[in-house]
Amino acid sequence: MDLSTVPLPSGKHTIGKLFDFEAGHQLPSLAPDHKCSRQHGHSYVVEVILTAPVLADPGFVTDFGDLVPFKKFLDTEFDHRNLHEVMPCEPTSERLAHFLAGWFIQNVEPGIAGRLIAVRVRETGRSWARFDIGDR
Ligand SMILES: Nc1nc2c(c(=O)[nH]1)N=C([C@H](O)[C@H](O)COP(=O)(O)OP(=O)(O)OP(=O)(O)O)CN2
Ligand SMILES: [Zn+2]
Repeated sequence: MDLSTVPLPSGKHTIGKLFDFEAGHQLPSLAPDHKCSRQHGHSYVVEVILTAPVLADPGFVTDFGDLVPFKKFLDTEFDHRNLHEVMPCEPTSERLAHFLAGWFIQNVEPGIAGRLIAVRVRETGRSWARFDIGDR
């Protein structure tokens, strides 16, 4: 069979990579009887999602290995910390996804081939928030 004749459809490439950290938080704006106003913790999972108009050799949106600075940032600034003390705002999943998108664009994106399109933050096995980057 001649596989070189398989037609490649038009479309776009998307990649994602998962990162994780353990952290405590509280949401003091909630009513005192809301369980999340109390100090508690999560095993957070963060996914960064990237695209690129053309693939870089040998066929990458971005080399997954080039995302190491993001892992280092999470390990250094977020892992085993109280997010209420780390974040410049209340650490909901939505605000965390938004904040991490901003940090990634400022600090990681200039050194990689792809562009960030979204960040997803998973607090529990059933709860997540996603921030999608607007037009730029
Ligand atoms: N939209 C959001 N709602 C809530 C957030 C959030 O970040 N965004 N955060 C919380 C708390 O942090 C809470 O710890 C997680 O909420 P919840 O999914 O209710 O947690 P549980 O695992 O206890 O829920 P189950 O009922 O067991 O699925 C609250 N809301
Ligand atoms: Zn929580």
